[in-house]
Amino acid sequence: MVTINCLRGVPKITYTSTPKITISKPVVSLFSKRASPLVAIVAAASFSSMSYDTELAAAKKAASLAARLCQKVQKALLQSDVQSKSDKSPVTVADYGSQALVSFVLERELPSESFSLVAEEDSGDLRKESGQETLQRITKLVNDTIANDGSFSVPTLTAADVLGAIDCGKSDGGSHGRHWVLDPIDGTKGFVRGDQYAIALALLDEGKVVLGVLACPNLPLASIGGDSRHSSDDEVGCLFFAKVGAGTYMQSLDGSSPIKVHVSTTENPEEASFFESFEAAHSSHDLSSSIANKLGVKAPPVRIDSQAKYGALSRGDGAIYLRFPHKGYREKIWDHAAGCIVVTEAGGVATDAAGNPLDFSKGRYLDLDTGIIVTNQKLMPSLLKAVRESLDEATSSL
Ligand SMILES: Nc1ncnc2c1ncn2[C@@H]1O[C@H](COP(=O)(O)O)[C@@H](O)[C@H]1OP(=O)(O)O
Ligand SMILES: [Mg+2]
Ligand SMILES: [Mg+2]
Ligand SMILES: [Mg+2]
Repeated sequence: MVTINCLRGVPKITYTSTPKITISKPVVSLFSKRASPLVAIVAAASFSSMSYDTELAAAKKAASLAARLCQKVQKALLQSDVQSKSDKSPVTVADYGSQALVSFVLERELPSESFSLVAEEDSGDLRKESGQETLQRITKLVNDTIANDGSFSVPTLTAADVLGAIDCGKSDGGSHGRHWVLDPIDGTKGFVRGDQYAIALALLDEGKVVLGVLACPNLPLASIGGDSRHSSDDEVGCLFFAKVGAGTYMQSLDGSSPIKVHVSTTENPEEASFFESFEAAHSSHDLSSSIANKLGVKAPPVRIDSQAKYGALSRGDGAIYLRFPHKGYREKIWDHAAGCIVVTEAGGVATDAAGNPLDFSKGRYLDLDTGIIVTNQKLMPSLLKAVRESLDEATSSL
C-alpha cells in the first residue's frame, strides 16, 4: 500500500494493491496543480527507479529563494523581528518566511508529488493576537520575494496562505515514503549576530536521505581554512547540493557553474583543523578540545554557526566536525539531514559518538549516542578512539 498524504486541504489519496483509490478531500489548493490519481499511480510505480533530478532542481530553487529572503532580512534586522520560542531559542521573521517560501516552491515545482514536510517552525505564535504584526511582515516578505523572482504566476498570498504553508511542516517523517526535511534557518543565533547560517533542505525516501541542499549566504566561496573570519572583499554565498550516488557540488548562490567538491584526504591529525559550534551552549568546547588534544590536532578550533560547517567540511576547508550537545538536548533531523548527505557524498563519514551511522528514519528526532562526529574515512578510526577515551575520562571525573 502506498499512502500519499497531501497537506493544506488537498487530497489524501490512499492506494491499495487492488488498486483502490480513496480521495478524502476535494482537490482544492491555492498553490497546487494537483496530480490526478492516475499520475500518482504512475509515480508510485516508478518509485524505485527515480533519479531525483526534478526534486533536486526544485530543492535548489526553494533554498536559493529562501536565502534571498533571509539576506534581505539580515541586512536590516530589527529588534522586533526577533522573538523567543517556548524553549527560549530565538526565531525571526526570516525563519518563518523561509519556511513558508520553501513549502510554497516545493509544492509549485513538484505538483505531481506527494508532499510531506518535516520542518522546524510552526505557526502557533503567529496565530495569537500578539503575532499579527509579525505575520503581516512575514506575508509581505514572502510576497515580495516571489514577485522579485518573477517565475511564479500566483495571486498575492494572504496571511492565511502563509500560515498554511508554514504548517505544512508538521509531518512526523519516518521510515516509509518520502518526506522533505527543512531547517528554514539553521543557526538562528548566528543569523541574528550577522554571522553564518544555512537554509538546509533534504529529501528522505524510505528513511534514507537521498538528496540535500545547503544554502549558506554568508559563507565565502573561497576556503575558510583555519579562520572563520573573512575580509569584506571575499565573495560570499554558497549553495552545496548532493544526490545519493552522484557526489557533492558547490556553486555560488548567484548561480555560477557547479564544481564538484571533496572532503580533505589528510591522514595526519596534525594537519587537520576541526570545526565546532560557535555557541558553547550548543556543544561542549571542553570535550572537543580534549578529543583534539588526544588526536594530536595542532590548529585551534574553527567555530562557526550552523550546517555551514558540513558545507565547509565537504570542500576540505577542515577535516573534522565535533558536536557534543549538553545533557538533555535532543538532536532534530532537520539539523543534520542535508549536511550529512553533503558531506558523505563528498567522501566523508558522519556517525554518532559510538560510530553508528545517523538514522533519519525515526521521526522528527535523531536517536543517537552522545554526539555527532564527522571526518574522512582515513581519520575516522583514530577519531573514534579519541572520542571514546575522552568520554570515558569525562564520565570518570564526575
Ligand atoms: N541548546 C542547544 N544545543 C544544541 N543545539 C542547539 C541548541 N539550541 C539550538 N540548537 C541548534 O543547533 C544548531 C546550530 O548550532 P550550531 O550553530 O551550534 O551548529 C541549530 O540547529 C540550532 O537550532 P536553530 O536551527 O534553531 O538555529
Ligand atoms: Mg530554531
Ligand atoms: Mg537548526
Ligand atoms: Mg532553525
